Amino acid sequence: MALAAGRAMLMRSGVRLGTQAAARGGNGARRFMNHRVVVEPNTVPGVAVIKFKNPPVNSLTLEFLTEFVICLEKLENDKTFRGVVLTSDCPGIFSAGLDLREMCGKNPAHYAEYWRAVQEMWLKVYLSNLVLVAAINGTSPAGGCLIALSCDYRVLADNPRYRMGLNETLLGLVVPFWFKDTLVNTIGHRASERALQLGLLFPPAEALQLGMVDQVVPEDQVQSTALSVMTQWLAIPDHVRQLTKNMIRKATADHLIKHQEADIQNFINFISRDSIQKSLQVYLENLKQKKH
Ligand SMILES: CCCCCCCCCCCC/C=C/CC(=O)SCCNC(=O)CCNC(=O)[C@H](O)C(C)(C)COP(=O)(O)OP(=O)(O)OC[C@H]1O[C@@H](n2cnc3c(N)ncnc32)[C@H](O)[C@@H]1OP(=O)(O)O
Repeated sequence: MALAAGRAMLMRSGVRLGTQAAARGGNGARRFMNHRVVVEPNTVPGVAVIKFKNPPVNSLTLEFLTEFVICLEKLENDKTFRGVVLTSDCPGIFSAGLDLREMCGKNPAHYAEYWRAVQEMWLKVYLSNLVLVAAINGTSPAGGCLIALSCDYRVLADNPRYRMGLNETLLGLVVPFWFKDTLVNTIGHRASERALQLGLLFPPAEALQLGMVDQVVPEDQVQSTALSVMTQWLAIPDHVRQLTKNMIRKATADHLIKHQEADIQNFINFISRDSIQKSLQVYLENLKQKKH
């Protein structure tokens, strides 16, 4: 998505870009702040840390997706940056996935706009020229898991309360083919068959065993481990690494690009069904009631 289109989407969504601020931290480093995504240059040269900050659960609202894509584009266009660590500012939650309220009780035009934003976010992350390392410091179901799976490397906090996986079937949803492709590319066909049909959410030890994450480390070492892994990836010259990444990922991304409009139409038709709307409402209601 072009930056201009993203800005237009932000405006349509009622987000004022004027609220974005560039400040200088104690070490003189720039620190970009949006509402929902905070970008901090880190101590490792050429590396930024993106923190998701969309409380309470970092759900992927239209505004969040737009800010996230704009942040990534800015970092890609700024040649001082070669790598980004993605992590969360919300304690215990990396991301709760797609925002269910964006898919419930809205009109087809909204569903189309929302789904395009989800697609564009995935394409941006999956094909990024930057090295992306996910520092997964919390639970990451569905869309949250997709973001992590689309990075080049995943470090997960060793906390048995944190779960990770594509649980769409538990919500009465069919997993989109490109979510499925991303998982199959990571953990293989057989493991994906079981994980996707049963909507399994895995604790850290199982996620590691399946290859869904590359490392599980104590919670207070997630970000530092991600940064030290980054150093290893940045030892490879950018152009050869980027060409290699593209060679491996292009076919998967092209599959969506080729069918992007049909995928949007399928999403609208599917999500607009009364039965699907009902299951989403029940799911949201259950989330609310679990507190009482
Ligand atoms: C046959 C033809 C085929 C055609 C195919 C077409 C393709 C169609 C595809 C459709 C697929 C769409 C894909 C969807 C992928 C997704 O990402 S769906 C989202 C999945 N996410 C979840 O299931 C997570 C749900 N949330 C939780 O489990 C918990 O909230 C949590 C573990 C993340 C955190 O728990 P806790 O800390 O206890 O907080 P809560 O009290 O539960 O939540 C606080 C607050 O946030 C609200 N909330 C939580 N998650 C979401 C969310 N994803 N979206 C929106 N809102 C969310 C929750 O309701 C609470 O709100 P209130 O404070 O009560 O108002």
